[in-house]
Formats: sequence, C-alpha cells, structure tokens
Amino acid sequence: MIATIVVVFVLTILGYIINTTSKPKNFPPGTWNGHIYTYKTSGPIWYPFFGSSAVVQKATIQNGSQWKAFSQLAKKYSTQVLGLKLGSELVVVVFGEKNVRQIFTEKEFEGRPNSFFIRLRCLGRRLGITFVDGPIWREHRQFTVKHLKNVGFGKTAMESEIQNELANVLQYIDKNKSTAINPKLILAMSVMNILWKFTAGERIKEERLKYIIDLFAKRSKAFSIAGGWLNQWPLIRFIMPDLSGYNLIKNLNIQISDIIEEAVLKHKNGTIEGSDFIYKFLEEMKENKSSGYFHEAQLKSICLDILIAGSQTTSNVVEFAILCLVRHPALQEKVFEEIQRVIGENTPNWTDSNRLTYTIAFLQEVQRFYTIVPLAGPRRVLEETTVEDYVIPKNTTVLIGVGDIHFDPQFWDEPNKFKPERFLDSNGNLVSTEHFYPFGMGRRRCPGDSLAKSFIFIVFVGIVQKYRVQCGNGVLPPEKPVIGLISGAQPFTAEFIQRS
Ligand code: HEM
Repeated sequence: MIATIVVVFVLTILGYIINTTSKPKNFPPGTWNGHIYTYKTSGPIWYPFFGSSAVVQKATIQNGSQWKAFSQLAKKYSTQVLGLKLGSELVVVVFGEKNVRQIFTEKEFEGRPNSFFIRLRCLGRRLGITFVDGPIWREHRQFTVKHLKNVGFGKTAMESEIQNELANVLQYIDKNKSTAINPKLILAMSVMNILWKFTAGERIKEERLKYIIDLFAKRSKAFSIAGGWLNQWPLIRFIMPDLSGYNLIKNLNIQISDIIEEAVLKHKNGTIEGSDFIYKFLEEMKENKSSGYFHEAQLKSICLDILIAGSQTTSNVVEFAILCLVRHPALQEKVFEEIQRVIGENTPNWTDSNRLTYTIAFLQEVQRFYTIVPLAGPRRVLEETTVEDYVIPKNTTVLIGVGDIHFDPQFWDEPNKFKPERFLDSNGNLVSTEHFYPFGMGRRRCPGDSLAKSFIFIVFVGIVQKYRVQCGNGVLPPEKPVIGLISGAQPFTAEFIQRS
C-alpha cells in the first residue's frame, strides 16, 4: 500500500516536472526541431516549479526594472516575441511595432488574466473594467467611456474643476516659494481630487486626501513587493500571510473599499446629488435589470479602477514635465515665450492647446522620453493564435513592449535625447504622432486619456505661465526614472521663481 502511494506520488511529481518544463510546440522564441530546442533559439530554460522566474528576476535586478529585463532578454535571444514561464504561467512579451499593433488590435488578445493575484487587486472579486473581459467588460467599459466623454476635452464643468486645482497648486507654490519644493504630493492631491470629483461628485478635505493618497501609495508598494510571490505561488498566503504581504494588502483593500462605500452611501441617502459617476451608476442600477452586472460590488470596483489607473499615471506626467523644465532651461524659455505670446495672463483652457504647439510638442516628448506605461497589458489570449509564426496558446499572458517603440532609432532620431522639436514640422506645426502609444490603442485603449490630457495641459501651462522653475538647492534632478508597474521620477526638489 505504502509502496503504491510512493509510486503514485513520485509519478505525479515527475508528471508535473515534465509538464512544467516542456515548452508547447512552436512556442516563442524557439524553433522546434522535433526533439529539442537549441540554446540560442529556445529562450531561457524552464526549471521545475519556477519556470524562467529566476532568469527574469536576475535580469530585473541587473537592469533596474522588469521592462528593461524583458527587453534585454529579447535582445539576448534575438527575438521580438519572448516566451517565458513565470511560476506556472505562460508569459509572452512582444516587441516591434507590427507585433505591438497586432496585440493592441486583434480580438484574441482582448482578455485579461484571471489569477488569484488579479482578484486580490480587484477587492477579492473579478469585477470592474481593467481586469475583466467578455460581456461585463464590454458593457461597463462602454458605460464608463460614455461618462468620461462627458468630462473630457473642453467640457466646461470638469475644465473649471481642473482650473480650480491649478489655482490650488499655484497657491501651494506661492506659500512655499522661499524653499525648494518636491512637487509630488501636491500634484497627486490635485489629480486625486479631480478623479474623486468625477466619481463621487465632491472635493475631498486635505487631511482625508492625504490619508487616501497614503493608502494608495502603501497599496501599490505592497503589490510591488508581494507581486512576484503571491502571483506565482498564491498558496503561500496560507503559510506566510504576513510575510507574503497578503494580510497587508487585504487590510488596505478593506480601508479603500470602506471609503468608496461611504461615498456610495452618501449618494443613496441623498447627501450628494448630481451627475457624477456613482450617481449615474446607481440610476442605471435601478433602470437596467437586463445584464445583471449593474450591482454595488461592480460599482465599487470601477471606482477603484478609475482611481488606480488615473491617479499616479497622470500626476507622474506633470512631475516629469517639471523635471524636464528644470533639466532643460532653454526649452523652458521657449515654452514660456509661446504661452506669453499666445494666451498672455489668461487662465489656460484645453482649446488653447490648438495654438500652443511647442508646449504640446514638449508634453508629448515628456510622454515619449518617460513612457509612463512602458509595458502595457497584461492581456490574456482568448483563443490559440499566432504572433510572427509562433503559436501562442489560449490563456497565455501577453505583455506589450511599448517603451521600446518610443526609443526605436528606426522611428526617432537620437531617441535618447529630449527633443520636443521632433513633434513639429519646419513651420512649427504638430506632425502626426505615429509610433507613439502613451495611452495604448485599440479597444482597450485608455478611456481616461482626454481627462488626463486636459489636466496635464492646464496645470503645466498654468505653472510655466507664472513661474520659472529651476534646480532645488542647486541640485539637478536625476534624469533616470524609477520604473515599476509604471514610471515615476526619482525624488527631486525644484525652486519656483515668480515671473514678474
Ligand atoms: C497620463 C495618464 C495615463 C496614462 C499614461 C494611461 C495609460 C493607459 C494605458 C497604456 C492603458 C492600456 C492598457 C492596455 O492596453 O492593456 C490604460 C488603460 C486604462 N486606463 Fe489609463 N492612462 C492614464 C490616465 C487614465 C485616467 C485619468 C483614467 C481614468 C479617469 C484611466 C483609466 C484607465 C482604465 C479604466 C483603463 C483600462 C481600460 C480597459 O481595460 O478597457 N487612465 N491606460
């Protein structure tokens, strides 16, 4: 009896090892010769249980980010379609514009992974927009896009909210103008206020705002630390609930969930009325009985998606733009001169962007040079398909190397130089933004792009109009970003000198 159990156990383990270490036929980047993959063409070796995790981890430490690690591994194996196994998950990272556009546009790549880790991100259930697919995604993306459209470019209600935020940022700078300022917190607070106004219809009091931002920062740090472990071996939460970061994330989730729930309650008991997202969703809940997806848990998840996807991304762009002003004083003068000439002292609005072409070129270059989402996705393959001639099995996770396109010398002259002029023709008109994907493309393109662009433009123009920005305490901000799930500036300070 014992002998049988041992044999079954050993065979199961052996079966598991063979299964986890053999690559599916024609899986990238290997060329299957019927028997074995050769080293040069097969990509990293897959080890039992861990797959190629160790290779990726080592490359991440060496290169400073997972995006750079994938990029370097793709070069090492001379491929634009890098195939890996992380834990038990098949992962493919695509590079090159043709492949990237294929993933962005083809229906087979429209899915999102469905792992324990993703559910943990979505308050425990697979809901919201960002991490769902199928009918719930289509219906709720459409609903959210419709409401985001109503607050996008030039829509006066949200534009005046952004102008109010600009006034607050300027007031903060004015109050602190004798010292060097790190602009991170004030920008994060402003963006969060705008997103909260859109979702919950009110401004948040300063202390509460700081608490929420702190909560989100802690949560994203906890996810970065726990990400690798919990994603690849979710069972470790039972063995090491504290050490794995699981308990911390769970508690942070509860606190964030409570904040959103409180806002929903205020709408239900009539304390807040208006046309904000929660209000519209609750209305839809009453009217739309057909799909079954309009319920409170889904509402909370969409609110969380909007706050997570829209907050740090948008404020990081403005922070990088300030960093670029400091690092490139001559270009700063060009931006200032254009603003002075075109709008003078008027409060900026989105319509001005048509005439402030150099300023827009500057902001586009910021978003190329510091691609906020250098590795877009993750996507889940809905049906087995091919990229180049490689087979990508159903349920493979696909990541999209957008950052590499933004630095490809085929498309960009001297890609490692900060040159806003690259977005202008010889007459100073903006040229088309081919090869430029800061908000992705296709059916999963960022639905918040118009809100983000309006915020970035209005706040940036408003600051340059009033202040010359220079090094804080004579220290030039470091050029290199910190790249996690998104890119952010290394901590820096700047002095804001009032223009007379
Ligand atoms: C500069 C700021 C921003 C950048 C760079 C950015 C970038 C992106 C990118 C690249 C994607 C596509 C991911 C993919 O292809 O799989 C995306 C998706 C998304 N973004 Fe943004 N985003 C920004 C601001 C915002 C804002 C302000 C909001 C909300 C108001 C928002 C909400 C979302 C949502 C909900 C998705 C998921 C869409 C889906 O899966 O269908 N983003 N974003």
